[in-house]
Amino acid sequence: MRRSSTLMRRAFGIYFGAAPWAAAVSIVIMVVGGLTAVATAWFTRAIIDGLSAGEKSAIWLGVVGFGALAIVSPVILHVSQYAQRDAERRVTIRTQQELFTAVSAHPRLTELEDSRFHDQLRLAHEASRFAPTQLNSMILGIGQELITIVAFGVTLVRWSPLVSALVVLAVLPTLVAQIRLARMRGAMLERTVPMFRRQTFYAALLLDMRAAKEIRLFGLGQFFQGRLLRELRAAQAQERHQDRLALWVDSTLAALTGVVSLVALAVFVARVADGHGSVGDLVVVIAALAALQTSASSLVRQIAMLGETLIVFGHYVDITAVIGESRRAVALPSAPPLKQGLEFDDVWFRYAPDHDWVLRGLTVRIPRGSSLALVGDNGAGKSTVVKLLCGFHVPDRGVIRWDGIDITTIDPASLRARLGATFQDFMTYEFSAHDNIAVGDISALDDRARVRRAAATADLDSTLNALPNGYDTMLTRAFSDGDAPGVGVVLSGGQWQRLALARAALREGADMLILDEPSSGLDVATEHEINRRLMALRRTHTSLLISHRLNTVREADSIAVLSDGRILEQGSHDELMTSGGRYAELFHLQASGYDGAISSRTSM
Ligand SMILES: Nc1ncnc2c1ncn2[C@@H]1O[C@H](COP(=O)(O)OP(=O)(O)OP(=O)(O)O)[C@@H](O)[C@H]1O
Repeated sequence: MRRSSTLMRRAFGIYFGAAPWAAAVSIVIMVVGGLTAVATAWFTRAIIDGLSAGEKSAIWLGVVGFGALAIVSPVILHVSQYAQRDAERRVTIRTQQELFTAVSAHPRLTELEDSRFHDQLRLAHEASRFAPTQLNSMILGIGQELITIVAFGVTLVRWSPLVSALVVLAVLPTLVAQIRLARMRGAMLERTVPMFRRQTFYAALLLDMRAAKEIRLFGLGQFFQGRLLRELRAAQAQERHQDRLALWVDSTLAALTGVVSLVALAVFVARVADGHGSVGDLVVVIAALAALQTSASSLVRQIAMLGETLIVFGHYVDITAVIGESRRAVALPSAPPLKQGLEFDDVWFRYAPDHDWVLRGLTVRIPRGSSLALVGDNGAGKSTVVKLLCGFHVPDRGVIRWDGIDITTIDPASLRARLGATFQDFMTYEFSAHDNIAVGDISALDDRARVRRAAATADLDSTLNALPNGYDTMLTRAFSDGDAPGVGVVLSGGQWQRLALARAALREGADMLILDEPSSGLDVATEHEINRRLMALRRTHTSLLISHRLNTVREADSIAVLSDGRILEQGSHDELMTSGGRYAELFHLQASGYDGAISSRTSM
């Protein structure tokens, strides 16, 4: 009960905050709307009884009143619909802002990698679009129905308190059943969320340009479509089951209320036939019974829907609670400029308690101004090191120190602002070339010169300049920029990689440069050229470089081989080659590939 009232307060807070005038209008409409049916019945009675008794003033009162209602009611209806739609738009802006602020407020990736979080997020997203407005209309709708019920109830009670009580009591079983049905529906919504989420995933996949080639080459269209439909059918089966149950319960209870109304009507008609009351009174009683039945069932339905909507809205409130928490949280100190260096001290990490350890006591140091290259087999944990350094995950044991300060005790955003990074799975945004680079540091959004400098570092300036609209060319063919439709360009894999490097290079003042597989897609000449430029960049930065191409790491101040979650060996290229360990073995293996190719060519 307390949770429900908290949720209601929150919904009203959002609604009244976003659309105060619509809220005021809806309250007025609730009162007027609630009394309209009663007024109609009484004006009808005045006309009928006026005609029977030949009282002209009563007839005219009824006619004028009736006419006024006939004019005012539709106007009220239209004003109310306008107010409702406008409120929905304003509420949506507010809730979308809150929801995505909440999603970004999670400083780590842990929540985003949790499927339950995504299920909850989907429900929260749905609730964000309709729940506050709907909850408000439901409460007002309930208020309106109550006004109608009380107004007609008073009329009926004057005739027969017993029959009136019977009419009201007949609603109770429906109320109980509807509340239970609403709870079941709320639970069903939670159960079907993963199915609808997977269905949306397959739908997005079938429309995704990046997936389009494999889908066609491997003939996956029907296969994915089949999976999409399977999820949809499974979710719909649950909905159908719920709807059938509701149909059965609703029909039975509606029939029961109908019988009660029939009995009540028979009683009242018999009384008028016995001379107790006028024909006009009977008209009011018939209208009262009809309205009571309609209003009571609408009231019950709205109370039940209120429960269901509150369940869904609860997810929105839970997800957005993080905004309040982060506002209340004591602000962490900012990361200072790096003066001494970065250190991993006996760091242990696994992605979940039931997963294997990825890092098992990693200890490594990068003194300021130096470069560390991390090499190792696939899955050794190199990218995980980057994610921990960026504060996307927190070590289970051990400490990562930025100038001696545990990074979990500093503001993650301030730490990230001191890093320039290229991730192995970098993003390819469907934006212009300029914006694609500028997202690396939003402060460069209006600074073409800076963006071009960064592109030049990645040997990309002339390529981007030569595009149909230069840097303003859209790097996609799925969206146009409006002014120049059809000139979107798709970059090659290596060009995209250079663009990701430019994004990292944009942060000229970054204290540390992180390059995770920066050259895997580059051609040999470009790789050589970019290496030369990146080396110049690395000389002025502290840097962490990850690469499987050992020729790109040999110039690093120190090379560490990561194996089994810890450092197997570390030293300069020459030191490691001399010691003849894993690095030397890998280096010889790669070099022999080139030697083999060269010797087979020369022997041809
Ligand atoms: N988000 C994640 N959730 C669960 N496990 C993960 C996640 N990311 C990586 N892993 C696991 O952690 C291990 C290390 O992965 P990581 O990406 O750090 O390796 P890597 O050394 O960078 O590999 P590669 O050379 O192939 O890029 C792998 O076993 C991988 O399956």
